[in-house]
Amino acid sequence: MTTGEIDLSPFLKFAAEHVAVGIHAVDLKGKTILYNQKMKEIEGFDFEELVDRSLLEVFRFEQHESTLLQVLQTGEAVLNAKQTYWNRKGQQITTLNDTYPVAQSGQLIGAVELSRDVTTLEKVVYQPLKKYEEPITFNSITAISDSMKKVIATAEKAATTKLPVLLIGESGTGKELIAESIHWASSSSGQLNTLYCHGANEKLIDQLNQELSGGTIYCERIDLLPPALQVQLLKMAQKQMNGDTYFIASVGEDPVELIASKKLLKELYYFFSAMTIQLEPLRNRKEDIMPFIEDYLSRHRMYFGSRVSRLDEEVKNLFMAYDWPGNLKELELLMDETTSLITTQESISVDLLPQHFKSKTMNKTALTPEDFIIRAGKDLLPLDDYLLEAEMYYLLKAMDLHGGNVTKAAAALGMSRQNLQYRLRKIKKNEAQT
Ligand SMILES: Nc1ncnc2c1ncn2[C@@H]1O[C@H](COP(=O)(O)OP(=O)(O)OP(=O)(O)O)[C@@H](O)[C@H]1O
Repeated sequence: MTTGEIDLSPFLKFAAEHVAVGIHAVDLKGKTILYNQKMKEIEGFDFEELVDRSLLEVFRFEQHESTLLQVLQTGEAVLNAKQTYWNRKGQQITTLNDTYPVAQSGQLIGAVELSRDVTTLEKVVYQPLKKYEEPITFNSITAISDSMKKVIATAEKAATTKLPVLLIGESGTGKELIAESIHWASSSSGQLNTLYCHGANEKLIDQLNQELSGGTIYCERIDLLPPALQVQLLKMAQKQMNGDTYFIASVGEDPVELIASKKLLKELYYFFSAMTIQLEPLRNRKEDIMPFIEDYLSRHRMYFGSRVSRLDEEVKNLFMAYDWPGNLKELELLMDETTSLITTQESISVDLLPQHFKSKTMNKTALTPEDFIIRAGKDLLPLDDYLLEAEMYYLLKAMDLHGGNVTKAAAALGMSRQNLQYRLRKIKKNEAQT
């Protein structure tokens, strides 16, 4: 593109790489032609994983390329679509997406998705357990499993000692709830401030440093702070410790590994780890699932006057068999989605579950997108086998996305109905042989 004498392409390229909005553009065939730095950050990809674009396409298809595909098919923009998902690094991300068709000389040539990361804002706004501004206490937390009971017992102890606490656990395991409960159970006077490290900057930490006067500060996911900001936070924490401020922090993985991979400053870890509390992922304490759902449904009856009080046996079995990578937060969001369709039902049946959950749990394809990433230490497959597996995965996903409709899936894949049917038959034959 030019304006007068100047070629604008380098400027546009620079702007696309530095803008604070994730950009993903595809051509008419759905092939990625632009995927900027911010989109990589949002979706949690590392550079090595992006070297081979065709691999990336398999992922994008799995995640939310469906909006791009939808726009390609309808030619209509989809605006302000909110999406909460767990990215490649297991971090919970909420984005607001605008997806537009792109035309040239009246002809559709592709689609572009613009993603705004609103994770932090969403965290502040979405607090389902809070009733009329009431504080969250240990009583609001579901803890039937031995491991959660231990967490609560240690957290109660921490509250009495007021020593800095480090909470360790995957996204959605309940670290923030524990931090807030510790605050209210402790003798900490003043309010609870939360520093959401995802998206924090130097100015914010500075501002916090100046405004803090006692109270508790919960630094959520210090492992997401860039190294220079970790140094700044440590200095601030050391200074404030002499005052009356109580410090709690959280990390998303084993801190020893985070230190080894240089994602966590050793000194910052030492500062917070006077007491450490590890929250198990939900897949290791499935006995907490049903009590959580009972609490959830009783809140639903109370707030919305519904009659719903249980899950059908089939739904219960699906919930107990699923791994919940987003932990209780994922379960809670699924319950929000499911119960939004409830009218007079007393029990939640499979047909009330959203399609994305059904395709993940019911028509489980043998492979997950991760299987297509080439990683150090993982044996390489012969190319033919790899391509066959990738094709099988891609075609079955296309069928899922189009609700099992061969004609629609074939159109989206740019092939004839007969060709797709032939390939699906081949997959079935292969599956039967293995
Ligand atoms: N044990 C629990 N009892 C009741 N609700 C829970 C429990 N654990 C999680 N939740 C629900 O899941 C949501 C997410 O929990 P929380 O924000 O504490 O997770 P987190 O571990 O801090 O996640 P992140 O690392 O992404 O910040 C909470 O808003 C709460 O509604």
